[in-house]
Amino acid sequence: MTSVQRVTLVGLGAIGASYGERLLVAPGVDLRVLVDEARKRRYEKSGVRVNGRRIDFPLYVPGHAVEPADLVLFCVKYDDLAEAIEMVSDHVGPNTIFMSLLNGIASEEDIQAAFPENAVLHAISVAIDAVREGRDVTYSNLGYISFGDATGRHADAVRAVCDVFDRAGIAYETPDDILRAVWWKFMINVGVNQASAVLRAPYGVFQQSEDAREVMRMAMREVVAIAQKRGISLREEDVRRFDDILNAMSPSGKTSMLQDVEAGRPTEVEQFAGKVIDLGKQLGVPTPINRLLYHAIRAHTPHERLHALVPPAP
Ligand SMILES: NC(=O)C1=CN([C@@H]2O[C@H](COP(=O)(O)OP(=O)(O)OC[C@H]3O[C@@H](n4cnc5c(N)ncnc54)[C@H](OP(=O)(O)O)[C@@H]3O)[C@@H](O)[C@H]2O)C=CC1
Ligand SMILES: CC(C)(CO)C(=O)C(=O)O
Repeated sequence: MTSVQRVTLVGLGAIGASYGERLLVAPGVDLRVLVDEARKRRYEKSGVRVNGRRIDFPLYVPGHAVEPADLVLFCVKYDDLAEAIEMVSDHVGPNTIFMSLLNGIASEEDIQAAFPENAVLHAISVAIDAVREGRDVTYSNLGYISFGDATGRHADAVRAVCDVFDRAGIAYETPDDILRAVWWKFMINVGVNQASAVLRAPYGVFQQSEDAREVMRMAMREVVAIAQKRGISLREEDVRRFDDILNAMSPSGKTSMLQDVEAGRPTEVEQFAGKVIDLGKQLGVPTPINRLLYHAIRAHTPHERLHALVPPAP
């Protein structure tokens, strides 16, 4: 079996630092966190903390000769993925396995297009409640990673990743139908991330308020309708299945999209409502709820508001 020793992680944010902390101390793992020069300087100056403890992640910049990674883990936001893919090429060999923990349904395709010969596993992270403020990441629940091979060609890569996650103490599952799992997570993000951003609501609000949960579910149901047209077997029970996960989240925890809105960062709305609207048009599924959320979320995002207000230069 292929064994994962060298792991290159790109994106030391809420997700990356949380899982990175585990990988850093895993027996037999050589973790390399890939950053550009400017980030390296910033991170060395500020330090990176996980649950209040400073962690000295080994920072690598592109352009240095390194042994190829056995596993590349992408943990950036979707808007930064293209740059991250470009940066990582020095760390890639013919046997490098890729995994993306990004939300949405597009990242694996982008990675596979850039590295057509490599194994790209599909993955989602479920029930993690990581929050990042500056370079401080906190979580109370690391949740689990659900991953698998959608091509039927990389069973060995799946086994190798199970083994490294066992060594790192990262909980995981390998469902039979990973694409269904990815769409289930997409449905969740379209619901809770977007509703939380518009309502400015941490998980506690959704735990208490049936109205907040209904906003979330209305958006999710449009994903169910689209998934069914695409032959992905999502159903109303899948919408309800999220309740148990939601109830176990820290009440003060926040979705990644609410964190972005509060920090004034761009959001992943194009990957959530934007995708739902496009797919709805292609498949003849009405998506009024996501259309509303799309515009409401974009109205929060400073750089997009600015573009609308500042007239183009003559
Ligand atoms: N937070 C959560 O609970 C969950 C998030 N997700 C998904 O995981 C993905 C990551 O989210 P999250 O961790 O919250 O995001 P964050 O914004 O916290 O982290 C992303 C990190 O990527 C870094 N980055 C961006 N571009 C580069 C680059 N070119 N090279 C190196 N580092 C780079 C950023 O650095 P810098 O800060 O220096 O700009 C940032 O710290 C998203 O798709 C999100 O939807 C999935 C499940 C749960
Ligand atoms: C499911 C949820 C809401 C937390 O893991 C998430 O994926 C996010 O915050 O982006």
